[in-house]
Amino acid sequence: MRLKAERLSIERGERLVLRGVSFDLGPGDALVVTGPNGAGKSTLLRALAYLLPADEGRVVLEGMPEETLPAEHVHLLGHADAVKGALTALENLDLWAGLLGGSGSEPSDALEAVGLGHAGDLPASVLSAGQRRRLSMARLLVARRAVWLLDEPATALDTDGLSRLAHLVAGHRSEGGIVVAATHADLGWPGETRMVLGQAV
Ligand SMILES: Nc1ncnc2c1ncn2[C@@H]1O[C@H](COP(=O)(O)OP(=O)(O)OP(=O)(O)O)[C@@H](O)[C@H]1O
Repeated sequence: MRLKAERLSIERGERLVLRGVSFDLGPGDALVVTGPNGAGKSTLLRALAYLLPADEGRVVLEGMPEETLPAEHVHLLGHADAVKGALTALENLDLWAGLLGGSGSEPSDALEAVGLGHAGDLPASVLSAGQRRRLSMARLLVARRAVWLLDEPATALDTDGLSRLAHLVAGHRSEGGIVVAATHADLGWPGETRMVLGQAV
């Protein structure tokens, strides 16, 4: 499997946000994208998730079964955590597993992995910001997907949460997965490649 950006250029609001961005990632690779506010980090992740068309260049995901769509192999964890407050933590994971195709960990095991084993039956609306973030992380586990696109994954996480995130990322990479993270934090993942996007407006 390879995830490639080929001379990707994207305009937003009549401003060229990404200009000729290229990279080529293989199994186990992690790319950490930094840059000032407005530099285009989230824009890049949305393009890699096939949610935003490129004005020039293209995103290529190679090595997946021909009968599948590239977007089916991608997880995008964005700023909006997509947690349904009226559902319990476990019900949220059941919902995501159903929507995203399942074939991953049991929801209860995924909650344990993110340190929320005690909170499965709580309505998500009462979870703290960091707990909601952890619940979003558990989504990565209940539906297995080869490419993880993580937008500001460190937001609201405490030291334990950051260490669990690093553990999940390391496990995914060791199984041949690819991770692209946009962040202002120093994630310190071993062997990460860093890319700095341009100037903000
Ligand atoms: N839907 C949109 N319409 C017009 N402009 C947009 C739209 N979405 C984003 N932009 C602009 O694109 C630029 C890049 O935004 P983006 O969210 O990718 O930046 P970022 O690097 O992720 O920033 P931050 O560090 O603040 O999260 C910004 O100038 C933003 O205002």
